[in-house]
Amino acid sequence: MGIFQIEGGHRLSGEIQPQGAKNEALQILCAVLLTDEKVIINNIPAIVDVNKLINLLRNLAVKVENIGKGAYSFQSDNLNLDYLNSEQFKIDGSSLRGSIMIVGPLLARFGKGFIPKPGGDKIGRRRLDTHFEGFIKLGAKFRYNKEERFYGVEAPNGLKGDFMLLEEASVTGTANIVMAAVLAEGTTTIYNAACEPYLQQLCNMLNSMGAKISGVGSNLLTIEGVSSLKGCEHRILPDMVEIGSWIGMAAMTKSEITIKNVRWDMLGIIPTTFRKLGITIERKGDDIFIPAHTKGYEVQNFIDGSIMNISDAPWPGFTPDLLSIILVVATQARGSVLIHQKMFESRLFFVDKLIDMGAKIILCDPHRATVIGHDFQSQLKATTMSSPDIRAGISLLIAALSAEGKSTIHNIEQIDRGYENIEERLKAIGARITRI
Ligand SMILES: CC(=O)N[C@H]1[C@@H](OP(=O)(O)OP(=O)(O)OC[C@H]2O[C@@H](n3ccc(=O)[nH]c3=O)[C@H](O)[C@@H]2O)O[C@H](CO)[C@@H](O)[C@@H]1O
Ligand SMILES: C=C(OP(=O)(O)O)C(=O)O
Repeated sequence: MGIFQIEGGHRLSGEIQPQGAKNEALQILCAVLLTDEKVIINNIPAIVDVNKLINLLRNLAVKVENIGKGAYSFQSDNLNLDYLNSEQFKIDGSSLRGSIMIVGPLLARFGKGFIPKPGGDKIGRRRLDTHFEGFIKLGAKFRYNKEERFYGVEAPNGLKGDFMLLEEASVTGTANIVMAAVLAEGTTTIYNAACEPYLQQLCNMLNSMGAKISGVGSNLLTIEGVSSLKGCEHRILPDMVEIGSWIGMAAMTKSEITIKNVRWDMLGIIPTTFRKLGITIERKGDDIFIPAHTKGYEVQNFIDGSIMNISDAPWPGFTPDLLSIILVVATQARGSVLIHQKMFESRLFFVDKLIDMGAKIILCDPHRATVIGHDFQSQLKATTMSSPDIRAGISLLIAALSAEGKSTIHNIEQIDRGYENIEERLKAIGARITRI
């Protein structure tokens, strides 16, 4: 397992270009299965989870060509569906969360889709009910092999559009159902659909392939099925979670950083939420400029003077993927804040490591932590730790960069799942970090 050694306490400075969005890339890559024509995708991040999914597509006999930095062409004209019954598929499919989204396209185009229990972050229960209830509504037969934890759906006579009210606005669930419905007969209406920028991008891409989806960006999607889709070219958005990670890193290391070409129009309440911690975020064209917070940053109160509470919610609420970063940044704020992770029950346990480093945090229960900021009156202490998931991993890295002395982070494969070439990009702005 890889290790980062970090010498903290140094200011960073310079420009950062965000990578393409991990969670959008995972959806878009699955959508290439919906047509036998060539699909070109630009701005694909070179991260472990995305590379695993591209490898899975190759094993399915998708023709994959690297045509430039972050640019690939895909053609799914002669797939090897026998791979879905192989031992190799059980290994590939269970190694990341995003693999679940091959099921919808395969079901729509070939009348069957299988998947082993997908992997991804161990951050609490990650049910798949929404996905399969949606497919069943479209007429698929569902089976689950408990011993092998293997899911299957089949619809030899094709899918039929229907109305469905999703039990929860699942991100990958909505993407999966949309990808099945675009080739179903008739009209599908999905209410309580997730509407993250990832999904807006997916729907726009599908429409450019000939799909008929309306309501994009809302929680009510109407999809008129078509008989086939054609090829297209698509560009993945900058990764909003990575952008938030850079904002947090700049504030906590008191660094002046410019984050380039962020697509402000797609960031939702992310900038506002960091501002609630007192962080100055300036808009310069399409860049974000973070000045050096030499005097620290002060948490705002609510209008009635009560303590600030930051929680996650389905889009346009605050993404749960940035809550760990908000939490670590709060440890050096002036003031206190309650962090409420509503969606996942095991995502806050990494605070133990921050407490070891000297942060003042009360873990109230698995979902809530109260952070009493140090206002830089006391630095975090360098330590040795292990990265439990992608976002906790980057949060520990931010803590280590701000702490005096040398820290060691184990299990950095977790960070590599979501952050491209992180140590080289950090070194370029002055961080002292080594991969061992
Ligand atoms: C590959 C990928 O895209 N992963 C993202 C995707 O995971 P994923 O699509 O797996 O997450 P879901 O949206 O299905 O669910 C996330 C969690 O929130 C709960 N939930 C969800 C919706 C809701 O209305 N109420 C509710 O309680 C679910 O039970 C689950 O525990 O979305 C999550 C939520 O933004 C992100 O953390 C993941 O990074
Ligand atoms: C939870 C995440 O990813 P995944 O769903 O792929 O585990 C994440 O990107 O923060």
